[in-house]
Amino acid sequence: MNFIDSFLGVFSSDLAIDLGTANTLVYVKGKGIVLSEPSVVAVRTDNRTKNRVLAVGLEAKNMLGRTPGNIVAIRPMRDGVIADFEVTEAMLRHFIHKVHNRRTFVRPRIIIAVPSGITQVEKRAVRESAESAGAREVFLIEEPMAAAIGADLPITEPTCNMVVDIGGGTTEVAVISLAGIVYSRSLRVAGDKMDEAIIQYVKRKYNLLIGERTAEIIKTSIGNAYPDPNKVETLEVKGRDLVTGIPKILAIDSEEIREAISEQIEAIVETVKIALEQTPPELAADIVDRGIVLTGGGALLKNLDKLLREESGLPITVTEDPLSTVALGSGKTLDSLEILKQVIII
Ligand SMILES: Nc1ncnc2c1ncn2[C@@H]1O[C@H](COP(=O)(O)OP(=O)(O)OP(=O)(O)O)[C@@H](O)[C@H]1O
Repeated sequence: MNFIDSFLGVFSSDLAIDLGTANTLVYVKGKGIVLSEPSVVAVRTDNRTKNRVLAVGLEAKNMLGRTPGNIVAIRPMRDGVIADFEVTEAMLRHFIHKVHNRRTFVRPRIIIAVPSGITQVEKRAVRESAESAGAREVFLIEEPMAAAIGADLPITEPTCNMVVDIGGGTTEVAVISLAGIVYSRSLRVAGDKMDEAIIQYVKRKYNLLIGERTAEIIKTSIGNAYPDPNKVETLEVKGRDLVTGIPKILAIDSEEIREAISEQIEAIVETVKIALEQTPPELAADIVDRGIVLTGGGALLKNLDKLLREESGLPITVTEDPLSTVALGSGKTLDSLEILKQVIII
């Protein structure tokens, strides 16, 4: 790279980050989404060395539940917010350096998507962790607003858009009109709680202990929100028998998994119904015409759109790439100062 390229690089270094409970995505201005990795960090916790980071992202996720005593694989974000400040900062620093090819002199301006229900203290934690990780300036955008922009909804028009974003830690339901959030509700029930419910179900019913990773695989492969009598799927699950202590394999079917996660699904449906009840009548009329946009990794749960359609009687659309919609929307605001000014939060 010549001097002019690297000089220009400094000025095109602005980033948008979807700092998610499950996944972190980074959008570089002018390039699009360049990084998508699990929000996991593996740390060595010797007494001599202070928490040394061993791996970040996919490499660290593969270590979850498989580490020896002195190494822990940590998910520093819980329920959509920072649970471990130091590790979140290390993770952000790693991702920022990675997308900038480790040019440490680059101090980007960063826009970060956060859940709509977060407190001032939580906002400050996000801001400070990005600043300590090398950001020159940090802007925050609410996840449902970013999702609406990412889904190409006409957010600046006086018409109503309803977005439901189901992530790892939070489900965000928001009603958007004239570039503002008219109503929002953030529920701390989403993909992670479904995984936990699967672990508990398998333990209770079969005395089999399975890990977080296995539970997620079960959910994404045979999990569903609405019965499909013609298509009951089965999966072989490996875990440890709690009675004998010996590893065991058993077959589990999609009906059982729907039952296991039913409480979480009900909570999500209920939150959507409450949002519909609370929406002012003129805007509710728009929702009848335009329907609800579903996004976030949870939108990929089989037949969730079908269930919501039945429960609400409204048209339901799933965005093109639900896992990237928030990052894409946050990134688009970098390209338009006009939109950026309207949607950033303090
Ligand atoms: N095919 C699928 N079926 C069901 N769930 C899925 C599927 N694919 C991914 N998920 C779930 O989606 C969640 C991750 O979604 P996403 O990346 O949008 O969340 P996030 O942005 O990291 O979380 P948050 O918004 O809560 O901070 C995980 O719980 C994951 O298990």
